[in-house]
Amino acid sequence: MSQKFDLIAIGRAAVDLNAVEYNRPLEETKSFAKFVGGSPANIAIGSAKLGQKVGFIGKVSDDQLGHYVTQYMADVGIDTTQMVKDDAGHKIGLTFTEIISPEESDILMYRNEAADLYLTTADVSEEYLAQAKMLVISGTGLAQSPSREAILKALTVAKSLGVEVVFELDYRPYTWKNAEETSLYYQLVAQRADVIIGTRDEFDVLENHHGNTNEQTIATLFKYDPKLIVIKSGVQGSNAYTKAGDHYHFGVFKTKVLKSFGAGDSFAAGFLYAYSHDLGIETALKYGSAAASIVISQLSSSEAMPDLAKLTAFIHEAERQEVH
Ligand SMILES: Nc1ncnc2c1ncn2[C@@H]1O[C@H](COP(=O)(O)OP(=O)(O)O)[C@@H](O)[C@H]1O
Ligand SMILES: O=C(O)C[C@@H](O)[C@H](O)C(=O)COP(=O)(O)O
Repeated sequence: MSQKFDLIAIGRAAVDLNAVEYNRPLEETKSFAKFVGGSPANIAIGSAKLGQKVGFIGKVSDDQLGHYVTQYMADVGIDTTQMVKDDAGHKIGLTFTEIISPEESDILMYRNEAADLYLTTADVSEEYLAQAKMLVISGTGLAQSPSREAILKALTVAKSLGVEVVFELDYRPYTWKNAEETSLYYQLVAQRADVIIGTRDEFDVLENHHGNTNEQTIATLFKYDPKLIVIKSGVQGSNAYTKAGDHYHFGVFKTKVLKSFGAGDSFAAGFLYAYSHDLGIETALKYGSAAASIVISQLSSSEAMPDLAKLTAFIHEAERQEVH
C-alpha cells in the first residue's frame, strides 16, 4: 500500500530569533529576525521543501507564536493536523542566536516549561503513524515527561506497524537533568531505531563515555535493531556505516560560512531525501552535506532550506568547479 506520508517527524516546533547583527556577542545585539525553529520542525521543513510528503506531531503554545509556527509549517506543505495547541498556557520554546564570527556562533535556548515537552501519549495517533513510511524522532523530546512517553509510544507504534524509525540524536543539554539519565533514554531509543544520525559528540552522550571510536560505537549499536548509523563530524564531514559492513565517508562542500547552527538539521533533511528515494548512501551523504553547506551560508535554519532544484544545482556546480 502506498503511504500518505514519506515521513512524519515528532517533537519540538519552536521559534528561532536570529541575530541580524553579525560579529558581535548577544549582549550587544539589538535586532533579531524571527524564524520557525526546533530541530525536528527544521528537518520537516527541509524535507517538505525537497518535495517529501511530511506530517508533524507536536504541541505548540496557543498564542501568536504558536499560530505563526503552525501556519508557516502548513504553508510549506506540512500536514499540521496533529500539531496540537497547549491548553494549559505553556509557551513555545525560544532560541536566540549569536554570530560572533563564522567560526564562533552559538545558541541560547529559553525552554522552561516549553509547550513541546507537554506532548502526551493521547496526542500520538496510531492511525496517523500508520500512514507513514518513516518516523523521525528527535532526542530532546525524551528529556522530560510527558513528552518522553509520547515519543516512546510513537516508537512502539511505529515498530509494530513496520514504519522505519530514524533517531536524530539532537542533544540539547538544557532540558536534561544528568548524564546517566540522558544516556539511558538515548540508548533505549537507539537500540530500537532503524537509522541513527548524530554528531560524534552526541554519540559520546549516548554512550556516557568520551573517547570511543566510531568503530567501537557501531559495534555496540549494531547488536540491536539499527541497520544504518550516520556520524557527523562538522567540517571533517560525515561517515555512514551499515550493519552489512559497508562504510562511506563524505567531506564537506566548502562555502562562505555565516554561522554553524542549522548544519545538522539541513544535513538530516538532505540525507533522508536521498535515502528515502533509494539514491544510495554515498549520495545521501552528499545531499546532506550540500544542504548543510547551503544553510550555514544563510541566516536561518528553516527558511534557508533548499528545494530540490537548488540542491542539485549546487552539487552540480560544486562538482563542475572541482573538475576544472
Ligand atoms: N564549516 C562547514 N563547511 C561545510 N559544511 C559543514 C561545515 N560544518 C558542518 N558542515 C556539514 O554539516 C554536517 C553537520 O554538521 P555538524 O556540525 O557535524 O552537526 P550539528 O550541526 O548537528 O552539530 C557536517 O557533517 C558537514 O556535512
Ligand atoms: O533546535 C532548536 O530548537 C534550535 C534550532 O532551531 C536552531 O536553529 C539550531 O540550533 C539548529 O542547529 P542544528 O542542530 O545545528 O541544525
